[in-house]
Amino acid sequence: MTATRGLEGVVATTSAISSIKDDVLTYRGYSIQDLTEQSTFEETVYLLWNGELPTADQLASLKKDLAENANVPEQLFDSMRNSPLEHVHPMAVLRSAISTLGIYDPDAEQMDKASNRAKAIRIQASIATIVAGFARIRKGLDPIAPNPKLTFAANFLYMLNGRIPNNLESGMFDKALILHADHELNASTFTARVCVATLSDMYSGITSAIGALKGPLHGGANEQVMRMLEEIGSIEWVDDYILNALENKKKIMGFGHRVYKNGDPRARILKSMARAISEMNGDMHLFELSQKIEKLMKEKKGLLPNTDFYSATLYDSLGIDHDLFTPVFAISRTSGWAAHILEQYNDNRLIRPRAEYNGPRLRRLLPVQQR
Ligand SMILES: CC(=O)SCCNC(=O)CCNC(=O)[C@H](O)C(C)(C)COP(=O)(O)OP(=O)(O)OC[C@H]1O[C@@H](n2cnc3c(N)ncnc32)[C@H](O)[C@@H]1OP(=O)(O)O
Ligand SMILES: O=C([O-])CC(=O)C(=O)O
Repeated sequence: MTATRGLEGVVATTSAISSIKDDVLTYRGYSIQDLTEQSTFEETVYLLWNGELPTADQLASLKKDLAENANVPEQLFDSMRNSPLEHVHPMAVLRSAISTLGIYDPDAEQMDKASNRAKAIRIQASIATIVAGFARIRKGLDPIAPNPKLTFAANFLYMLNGRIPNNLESGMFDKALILHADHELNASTFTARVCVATLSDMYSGITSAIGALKGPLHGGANEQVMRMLEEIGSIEWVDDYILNALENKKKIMGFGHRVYKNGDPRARILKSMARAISEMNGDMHLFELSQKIEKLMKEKKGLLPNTDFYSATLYDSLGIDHDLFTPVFAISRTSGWAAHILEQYNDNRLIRPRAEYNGPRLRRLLPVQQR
């Protein structure tokens, strides 16, 4: 038995949900380029869960289900109010909130197809309300009730800011949600599948996935990118900062990828949206800073931006607090996690690999008095 570090290149399952081939990302066979140009997040959610794009009636029915499930138990907000607001990270709150949501679901332990589908809808609908609600609670404000007339993307921005976003803002956010929805067997999706392959419930699967997404080598990188942009501050400091970090063997957040070696196709779309919204806001500072870092990273390391790099500028331009960037990622990725969990249940086998033991060989045990 030989271990492969970080399971690089190991094919751990079959899946019909998303594919990365020749640097093209598809969901159920549709390219993300087409999905962002011609569909909405709700259509993408339907696609991920059902394998086909919805008809108008199917889409209306999903939207209705999402709207009807968007209110969360008030106890969730109460427990947020009682949390140590001065230091708690929103991803830690989200991790606990999804777990708590399961406590209030009388069908949490039901494992039939209809119950699991209902749970997917419930979690997908609630997660936006939870993130937006916490963002307001920590500022001493009351959560805003979801508006069933708005799209999923517009409703989140509305619950967050108390203002209905314009079409450009909600359209860009909708595309960002599509781009982050699924990504083959990334670390958090793998975590979710390992969890539910024990036949644990969907709340457990998504809670564990949130824990995996939180780390800075995965979804947590988008917040770290913003932190780096703030630390650099001015375009003239880019060279010093990046060269110094590379010399000290530090990872530059938002660059590199386990699978893409010629660039992440999502990053290209996010870059063009980051440029467009910066132009619209009349503030190119973060975008230009980011472009300079991109150029330098390519020159010095041959590394290209991943999805977390330009999403930072986009989210900042949409007025989203920096520590909410990863929770926003989780809102979108819930659709992919749920699709993978449903797929795993559908043809389940326990996921239990082996470890190549490299500790001491069999040793003679001495009683405590003789050690
Ligand atoms: C949504 C997502 O999860 S996208 C990824 C988000 N994460 C980040 O942006 C964090 C920064 N990037 C990284 O840490 C990595 O590129 C990862 C985690 C994404 C991929 O990691 P791996 O496939 O394991 O590559 P690994 O970390 O082994 O890197 C390979 C080499 O490239 C270097 N490298 C990779 N990424 C970076 C980076 N961002 N900055 C500097 N050097 C890097 C490594 O130092 C290593 O160099 P070495 O061979 O000289 O030691
Ligand atoms: O696939 C990965 O390893 C990480 C990633 O880009 C994602 O989860 O979107």
